[in-house]
Amino acid sequence: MSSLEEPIGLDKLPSLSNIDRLYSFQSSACRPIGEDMGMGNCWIEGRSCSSSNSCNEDFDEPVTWRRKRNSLERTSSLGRGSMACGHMGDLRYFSNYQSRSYCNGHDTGESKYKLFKDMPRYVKIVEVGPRDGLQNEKTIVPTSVKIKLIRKLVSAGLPVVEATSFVSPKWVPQLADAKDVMNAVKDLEGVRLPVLTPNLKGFEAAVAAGAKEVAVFASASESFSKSNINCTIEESLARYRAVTSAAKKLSIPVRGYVSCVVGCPVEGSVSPSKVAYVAKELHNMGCFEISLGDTIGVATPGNVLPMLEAVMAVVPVGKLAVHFHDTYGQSLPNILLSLQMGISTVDSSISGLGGCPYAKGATGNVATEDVVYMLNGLGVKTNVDFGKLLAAGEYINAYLGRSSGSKTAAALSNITADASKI
Ligand SMILES: CC(C)(COP(=O)([O-])OP(=O)([O-])OC[C@H]1O[C@@H](n2cnc3c(N)ncnc32)[C@H](O)[C@@H]1OP(=O)([O-])[O-])[C@@H](O)C(=O)NCCC(=O)NCCSC(=O)C[C@@](C)(O)CC(=O)[O-]
Repeated sequence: MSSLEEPIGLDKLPSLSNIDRLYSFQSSACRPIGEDMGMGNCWIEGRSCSSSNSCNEDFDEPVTWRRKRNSLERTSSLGRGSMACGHMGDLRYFSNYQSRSYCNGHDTGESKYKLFKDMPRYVKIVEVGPRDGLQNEKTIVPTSVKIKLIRKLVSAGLPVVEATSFVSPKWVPQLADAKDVMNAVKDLEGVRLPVLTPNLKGFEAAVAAGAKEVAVFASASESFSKSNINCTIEESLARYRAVTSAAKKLSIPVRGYVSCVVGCPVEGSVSPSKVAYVAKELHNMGCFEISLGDTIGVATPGNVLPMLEAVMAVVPVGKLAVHFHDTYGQSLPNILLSLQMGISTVDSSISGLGGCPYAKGATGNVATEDVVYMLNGLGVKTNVDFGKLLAAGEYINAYLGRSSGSKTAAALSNITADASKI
């Protein structure tokens, strides 16, 4: 029996579609009834899952948490499933599974305070799958599939979906249909749809196609800058000054990326001071947000920490985002550390789509499903509908004819597969 089977009572599964079943895994299953969930109320999800299904204690109140723990200990004598949110026999047990480590009888109040005191209560997820993911696909994905994927991601509640790139089609033929994609999605409401622009030519094309937000992308590594955008770091910064200045006149927000923030496929390790320099330049020229990209996925918390410290010394933490690729499986610990350091914007890619054309073996971005799962477990709000997110992943994986790069999606689909045998 897989460890995931135990807490959810598979023998009692109602016959729902895969997505319906998974939908009930969301932390919202434990939200207080008839009340919008402020994060102060659901900091640690397990705390919200009392037998009364109430959720009105705050993180800064260790005494009340102790009281709640006692009640959890009482209910735990009935077995793990009995710690659910009053929904015996359905998959809502799963949300307790996510928070079980907090409910094992130890008083974690003080350590939670120490470890999570700087953790944001809401994290903005920037979905980069349609751009960073699909730009690395060997086969060119049809425009209609890209458009449908973007629509699905938007309907899952992702606040920002990076839609495409206005780069040279000779360099990135996968996104040569940028204009058509943008035209089809530009009027979607309640979402920001930035696009990458490497120069003024790209910026003008993006604006003409209806883009209302753009992103420029510099590198902390000279070699990567040359291989990616065919110019030096300084030349790229000069181009981006031209883009930010044109964007300012049109009141178009510009996001700035720094790639290779820890390692470069050519140069090896990259010093934090170089990252800080490029981040500061992008910030100074008017980028409203700086996304720090571990382009080849070699970072660990050990080198993310000094890199972030160096950048945070020159750019306000509220303007920083992190962008991890998952080559060595380190993205989630890296993200957790970044959150603990006060960062509240995280880039991710649906089902971990992507890679890096200049780094053999580098994998895609951290999967959005895995990030949302972790944040749900921490009680950090994202406003993402987990069931719809999984459906978006299923859609693009079915098109690409492969299994999900998300461990969460894979685990949940295993549960469903096992359940179907019962
Ligand atoms: C920057 C260039 C354009 C320089 O490319 P170049 O060849 O040096 O530029 P050029 O000015 O000599 O122009 C060459 C041709 O491209 C055209 N061109 C020039 N600009 C554009 C444009 N914007 N849109 C469409 N066409 C363009 C231009 O008109 C000309 O066409 P031709 O006369 O030969 O027919 C090229 O190197 C390029 O497009 N690079 C983009 C590469 C790319 O998209 N890489 C992936 C980005 S991902 C990343 O950087 C990391 C990130 C952000 O994901 C974060 C992370 O993961 O860490």
